[in-house]
Amino acid sequence: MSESSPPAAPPTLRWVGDALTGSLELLDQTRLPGEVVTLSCRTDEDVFGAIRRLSVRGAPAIGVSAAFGLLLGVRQALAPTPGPMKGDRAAFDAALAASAEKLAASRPTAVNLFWALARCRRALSAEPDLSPGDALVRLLEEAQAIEAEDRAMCAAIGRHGADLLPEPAGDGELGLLTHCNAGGLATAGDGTALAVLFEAHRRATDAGRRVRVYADETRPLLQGARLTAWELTRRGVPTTVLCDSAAASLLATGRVHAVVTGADRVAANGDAANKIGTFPLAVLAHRFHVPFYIAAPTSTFDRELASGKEIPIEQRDAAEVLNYGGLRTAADGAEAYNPAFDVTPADLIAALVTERGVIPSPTAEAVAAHLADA
Ligand SMILES: CSC[C@H]1O[C@H](OP(=O)(O)O)[C@H](O)[C@@H]1O
Repeated sequence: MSESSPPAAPPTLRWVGDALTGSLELLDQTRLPGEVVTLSCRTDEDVFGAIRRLSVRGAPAIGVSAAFGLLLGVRQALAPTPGPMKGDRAAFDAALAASAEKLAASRPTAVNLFWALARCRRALSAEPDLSPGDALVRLLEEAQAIEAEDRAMCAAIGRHGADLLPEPAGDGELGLLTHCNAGGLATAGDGTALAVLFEAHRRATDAGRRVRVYADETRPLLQGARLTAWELTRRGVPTTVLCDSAAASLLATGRVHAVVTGADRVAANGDAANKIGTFPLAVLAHRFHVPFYIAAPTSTFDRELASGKEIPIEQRDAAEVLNYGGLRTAADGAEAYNPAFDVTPADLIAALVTERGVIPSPTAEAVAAHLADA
């Protein structure tokens, strides 16, 4: 390790051990960037709480964690103390349903949570004759498959997205703007939007060109300033943090050649929910004729919702807006409006980028064609 490189950090999430005795280890993102603290989850309550308070966050990471949380919930019900699973398969299936219902209530917007829970339940329903012990092992296999697939999706999204990015004239610096954190901390791999940015930086560096990422701080929880800037600087990507309200001024300078964000749920017509502040960024990108790209795996697409109007938007605690760092910043008596996400209409999105490729100028027909055999 060279002198300048930072100390290695634990992965965003990691299952340690076997199905009967293992635990889900989560990097606690509420403590970053100042502290690297790992949470050891041994119950579905532990995972529910980690998702709810954003110790683990980001649509894909929430989905993967919930899949492991399901295993912990069933094990807790049928083997509360270390030892063989008790009860029959009917008891296993009842515990599985109860744990899934509990975990599904942690956060409402990121569709990966519900997608992962449903996928695990389908996998077990397909093998009704497994004993509780073997069914628990099967559950671990499915959670680990979801984790491995997400890692591969991130890499593919990075390649497809980087292919879209423009090259500035001459030896100009490629400026890329992002919002919130759609990086390795939000996934099981290198991220979605950040996978594109990391790949763009790698290609530019290999070609002797320069890239700079502009990261919105992303109020109120500062995922951009705390998490995106942490990921990028650790990988040597030139990074500039800005107030969300400075994005228009930055775009007016012409230094930004593309905007790339993640998503938490993409509706069937291509409308996309993402961190609050994404929609105005898309409007600004349109105003300044800068392409606005959204990177998301197909596991973030919700074909059951016709448009973004139907996407449930999480309303979070007013204290996140009224306070910061444990101190009250807003005047006493003031109330707060704190939706965690907004919806960007498809007509403001230059392209959706998935692990399967690119959906330019997304429409319901184009999205359906892209997902046809997914
Ligand atoms: C790759 S999904 C990342 C996505 O999730 C974030 O929301 P939160 O931090 O509340 O989980 C944000 O919308 C990111 O774009």
